[in-house]
Amino acid sequence: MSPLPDGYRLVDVPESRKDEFLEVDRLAFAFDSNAETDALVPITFTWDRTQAVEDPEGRLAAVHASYAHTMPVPGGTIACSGLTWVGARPDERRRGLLTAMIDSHFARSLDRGEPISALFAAEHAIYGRYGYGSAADDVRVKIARGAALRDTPGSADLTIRLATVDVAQHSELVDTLHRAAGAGRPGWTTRDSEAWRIRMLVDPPAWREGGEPLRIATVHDPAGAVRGYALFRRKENWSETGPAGTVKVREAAAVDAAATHRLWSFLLDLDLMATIESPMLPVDDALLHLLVDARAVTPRVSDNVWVRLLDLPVALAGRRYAAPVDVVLDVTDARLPANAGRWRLTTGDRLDDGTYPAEVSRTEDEADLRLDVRELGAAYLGGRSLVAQGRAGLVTEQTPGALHAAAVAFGWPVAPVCTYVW
Ligand SMILES: CC(=O)SCCNC(=O)CCNC(=O)[C@H](O)C(C)(C)COP(=O)(O)OP(=O)(O)OC[C@H]1O[C@@H](n2cnc3c(N)ncnc32)[C@H](O)[C@@H]1OP(=O)(O)O
Repeated sequence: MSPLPDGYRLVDVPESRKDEFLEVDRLAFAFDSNAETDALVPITFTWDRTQAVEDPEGRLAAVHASYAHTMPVPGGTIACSGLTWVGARPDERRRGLLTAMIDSHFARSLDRGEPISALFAAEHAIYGRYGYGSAADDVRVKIARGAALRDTPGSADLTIRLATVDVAQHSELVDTLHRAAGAGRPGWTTRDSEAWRIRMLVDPPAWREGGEPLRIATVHDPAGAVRGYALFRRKENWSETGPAGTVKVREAAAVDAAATHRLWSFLLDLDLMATIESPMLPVDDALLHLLVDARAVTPRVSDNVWVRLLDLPVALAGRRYAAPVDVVLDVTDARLPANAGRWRLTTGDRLDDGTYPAEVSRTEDEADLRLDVRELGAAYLGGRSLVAQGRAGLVTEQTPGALHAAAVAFGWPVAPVCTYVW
């Protein structure tokens, strides 16, 4: 364990210390809240997965929590400890408190049998040092009203209904459609608690920034089944030349191409609006393929989920591979030495869905590839090429051809993403 300053110690945080815990994060993230917002927004973490560093006077100096996620990975799911709510008081930073909390988070996650951890990084530079690799990107686009979409069979048969979001009425519907829309996509973490299902729909007035209350558009087929939704709010604006409002989409998901087409056709043609801002989309989202003029959008690509392999052999055997491979990986891992050294990853017989399971075991054989656990984490969801990381000098090839073969096997045809920050 990394040392703490004299007199500081790691402590569990019971719910009775909720106000102290939240105050550390308010100070760390520089946000305020009010009673109305606090009453509406549920706490999504649980107190049994919460820890803090206490100073010698018994005051909380730094905090963190984690979620028990079931993380979709290529070809399956794996237990994942989702690190969250990390904060150190500004007057306690750069004294090693985060480092000590990370070591504890790793140990506790391993004790719970969670072979990977994942997170959203507040700042890109924080977590690589701990062996987290940036494993996915998302893209946000700004689109001018009226942008045309390519035709999609069946879209014209679908209808849209608009409502103001009502948590009790819509949370189950949104959850069901979100799960269906993300099936088979690595990283697509679902909302596995009631608190999270509510959290996705809450709409405190303080969050509206002058916009309307949160609305929901749902896509219905002729039989009445709902096949997609968008959570969004409009904000009116008037320029010298006329209406110039903005549609801000919080989340949009649809179960098939026709529903995607119908949903975005509606969002892209709302009266008095000039610009539509998308939520975090996967970089291969169907919308990007449907736009007639993809150059008309302004994209912003950013890092999405970061992944840390905690139990390397279990994690690597816990996903499927896109091609057969037999490779010896020589891995460095400064924080979890049990992962360091040489591992042979060998795929088994091709499965009916065209993917390959793998076995991972210790070996004394010569290495084919050398890399740090951070780069393995980046490649884990299939969204970052090992060849690309090799070209950046982050993966070195010892056996000619091994890098290409491993990159193809680790790659995945569906880009990873998580649609909401946790
Ligand atoms: C998953 C999530 O919850 S992401 C949210 C992260 N939280 C925030 O961004 C809130 C604001 N920031 C903070 O609360 C704190 O600065 C933290 C939590 C990011 C860092 O806490 P600290 O206790 O200061 O970190 P600690 O002292 O252990 O630093 C360890 C190392 O990381 C580096 N580091 C810490 N934060 C950052 C950063 N934001 N950018 C770059 N490097 C950083 C330190 O310089 C130090 O490097 P060194 O070992 O080479 O000296």
